[in-house]
Amino acid sequence: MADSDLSFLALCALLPIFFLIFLKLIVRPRPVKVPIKSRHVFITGGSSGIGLAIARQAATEGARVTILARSLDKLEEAKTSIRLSTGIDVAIVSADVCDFEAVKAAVESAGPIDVLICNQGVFVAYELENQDMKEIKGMIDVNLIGTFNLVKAALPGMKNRSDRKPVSIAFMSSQAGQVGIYGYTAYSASKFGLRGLAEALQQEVIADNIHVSLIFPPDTDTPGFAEENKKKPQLTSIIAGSSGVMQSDEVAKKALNGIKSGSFFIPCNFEGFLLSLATAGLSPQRSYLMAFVEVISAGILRIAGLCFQWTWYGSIEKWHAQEK
Ligand SMILES: NC(=O)C1=CN([C@@H]2O[C@H](COP(=O)(O)OP(=O)(O)OC[C@H]3O[C@@H](n4cnc5c(N)ncnc54)[C@H](OP(=O)(O)O)[C@@H]3O)[C@@H](O)[C@H]2O)C=CC1
Ligand SMILES: CCCCCCCCCCCCCCCC(=O)[C@@H](N)CO
Repeated sequence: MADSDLSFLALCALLPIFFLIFLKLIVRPRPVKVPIKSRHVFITGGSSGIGLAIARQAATEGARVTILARSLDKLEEAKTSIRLSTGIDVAIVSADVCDFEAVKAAVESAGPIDVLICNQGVFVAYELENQDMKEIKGMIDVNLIGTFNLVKAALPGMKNRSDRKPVSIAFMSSQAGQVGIYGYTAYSASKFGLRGLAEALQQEVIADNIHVSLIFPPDTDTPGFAEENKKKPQLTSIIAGSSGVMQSDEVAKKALNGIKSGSFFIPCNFEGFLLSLATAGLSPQRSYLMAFVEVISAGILRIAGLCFQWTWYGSIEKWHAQEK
């Protein structure tokens, strides 16, 4: 083989290595670990579904756990169920996230928070035309404004903590917060809103060693999901079906592992991983390996995304043809 061929091959092998080194030097924020053992994890919507599963998992991993929701009965029930399955007691606090004063009092009574998980959420899938403004505002209020209330209430205490160890604020989004889905105009808007909040907030709190995460589950088998399924447009189920259904325990494990490793994006299944790569945009990325995968896969994932839209619009056309 000619010398020029050899040096060409060597260059091909070295280029990715140089690129990896370059990414390792520039990715920001820097990688971080957020331990949860013996720390205070505060989970909203912790009395049901995904929040309850996260509370149980965090308690099992040795965290001090507080759960917040409105219904005291459901909170008591959740506390008993966690005690029965783990032998551990969690603290409960009742408040409506839409009421700032109530949230502030709840956060103060719970004591300094190391990991805030804003998981409360409501979802009713309907076409915008068939959804009244009360229901639309309800979703924006609980999912988005409620989350602002939580962060506003908890941030001063988190910033003024006595130790300077890494702490975390995590937001429960949804795959419907990464791509708009038929039937989710209000819900997707509320969850896309969380992404803007998270990206901007991370820049504001990085100097305080506070690390922000966004969790993106697919459909998950929970009491809320069972309720949603009673009256969901068929097309919503068909399109969301592209990503399958997970169990809340699996989502809880992914969520906590993501929080502990300081990931900004936390996908929960393989489709979610692809979706996170495809929607990386200008999101912060701490892992140079993930940054590498994002760059390398960008073009092909755009093609995959266009194929998904092709099948979704195909289903929509077919559905309308049948309606006629
Ligand atoms: N299940 C799914 O398919 C998916 C869910 N998600 C998201 O995960 C989160 C949890 O969902 P899931 O476990 O299914 O929900 P559930 O309906 O099973 O539980 C919702 C929890 O939020 C609490 N909550 C609701 N409204 C308020 C409020 N105004 N103030 C305080 N707490 C409130 C509820 O308690 P109470 O009613 O007593 O207040 C309950 O603890 C949501 O943010 C949802 O959008 C994301 C992707 C998929
Ligand atoms: C380029 C690669 C693309 C990869 C596949 C994309 C699949 C997208 C499916 C979106 C599913 C949305 C589920 C919402 C769940 C939810 O939040 C409701 N159950 C309400 O709670």
